[in-house]
Amino acid sequence: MDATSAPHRIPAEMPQYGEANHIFELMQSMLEQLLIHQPQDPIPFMIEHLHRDNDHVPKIIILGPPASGKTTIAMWLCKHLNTNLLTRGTLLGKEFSSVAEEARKQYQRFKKVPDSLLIQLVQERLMEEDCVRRGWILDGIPQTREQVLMMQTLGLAPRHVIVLNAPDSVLIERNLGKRIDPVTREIYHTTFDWPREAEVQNRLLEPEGISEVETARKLLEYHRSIIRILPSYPRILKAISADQPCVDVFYQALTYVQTSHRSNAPFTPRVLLCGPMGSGKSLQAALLAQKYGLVNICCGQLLREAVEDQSKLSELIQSFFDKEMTVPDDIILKVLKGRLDRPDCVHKGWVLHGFPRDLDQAHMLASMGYSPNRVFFLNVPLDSILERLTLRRVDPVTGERRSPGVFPSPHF
Ligand SMILES: Nc1nc2c(ncn2[C@H]2C[C@H](O)[C@@H](COP(=O)(O)OP(=O)(O)OP(=O)(O)O)O2)c(=O)[nH]1
Ligand SMILES: Nc1ncnc2c1ncn2[C@@H]1O[C@H](COP(=O)(O)OP(=O)(O)O)[C@@H](O)[C@H]1O
Repeated sequence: MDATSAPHRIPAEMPQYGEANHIFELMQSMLEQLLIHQPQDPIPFMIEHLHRDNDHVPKIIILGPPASGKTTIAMWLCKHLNTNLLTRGTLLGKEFSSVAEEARKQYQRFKKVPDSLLIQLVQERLMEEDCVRRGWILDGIPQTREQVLMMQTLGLAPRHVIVLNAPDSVLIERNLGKRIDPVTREIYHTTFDWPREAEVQNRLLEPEGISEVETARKLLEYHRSIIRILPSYPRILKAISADQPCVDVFYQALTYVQTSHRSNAPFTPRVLLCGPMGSGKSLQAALLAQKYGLVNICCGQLLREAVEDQSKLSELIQSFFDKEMTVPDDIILKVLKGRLDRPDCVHKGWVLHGFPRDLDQAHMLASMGYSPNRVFFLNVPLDSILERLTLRRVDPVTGERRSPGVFPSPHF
């Protein structure tokens, strides 16, 4: 077969390099920004985007009905993640901004800020250095589908959206106890979250718009709009019940925003199964290989095949077998490298078991550039292992291992 028709051998380290350095995600994010902003000259835009490297900063939206705890949770998340909190109040109160000044005028005259003006304020704020560098949390924005569409058009995309929910009756009751510290702008509650310091207690103010009627009106407005907003965030949305202690809501929200979403990047599984003899490595490896189309590599089997194949190393390996000595690590690695570099392992991925058996071997495997992206340790009590190994039987023809009562091997 001439070289042009031979299968293209992608070096094993290439997909691993891409995975380790998130190349796919980097390119995907840059392409998204290019298509959204369509810069006159893409080259400096891409260079600036890559230098900015803010693909991993928090970009969070917290939505929910009044008194669900949006501001409380947003403030706690901001402190914990050291990021920026954006609320309607902070956006409208922005100084040295003609957009904010216009928005304040509109609010004073009509008690409402036009969607376009509010989203323009958001865009202006998100482009500031601190939001670019440390990310942001939007509290209660967007409030309408029109605002969502405007944000999407401007490329203002969150990475995580949290929607708090609780029964209206709970929220109406809860809002009555809301209090604000005029100095720190911290939110408190007369029953659920009362400050310890007397000085703070004495200066707390009852905010406007927390009466039963007012809260009921806002709830009606919220229920009307939220059902048109949520479909815009299908894969990055997490609903959390706000009818539980603040701290529980906070930790569920924190756990969610600290998880990264499943990447669209091509993924080649490189699975390592570790565990004592009889823990089921071979059986699980066969099941994984069958389910995910992986190459099943049992180190012991590989060495036996190397002997049968009359390879260069076969006599050397056979000599260790004959003396019932362990084969030296460097010989095992040579055999392993030859197998892991084959196109089927590079393209389909592999599940390896029986090696490494100790830290030195693990370091040697990594130093050769074979880093697994999933490692499982099969932990089985000693008595179960003894029972399995004593009952284990091996098929002399197929080499399959079976124990009475264990489901048929995946080959049937
Ligand atoms: N009850 C039970 N038996 C299992 C399970 N997995 C494997 N076995 C049985 C099948 C085998 O006869 C015996 C040992 O399984 P394996 O040969 O897959 O274990 P492993 O490859 O870890 O042993 P090795 O280190 O190669 O000697 O235990 C399991 O999940 N439950
Ligand atoms: N999970 C919760 N349990 C009890 N009280 C809460 C909870 N979350 C918030 N609160 C209290 O409810 C009131 C409204 O909270 P806030 O964060 O202002 O809600 P939102 O910003 O959604 O209107 C505050 O007094 C706050 O202390």
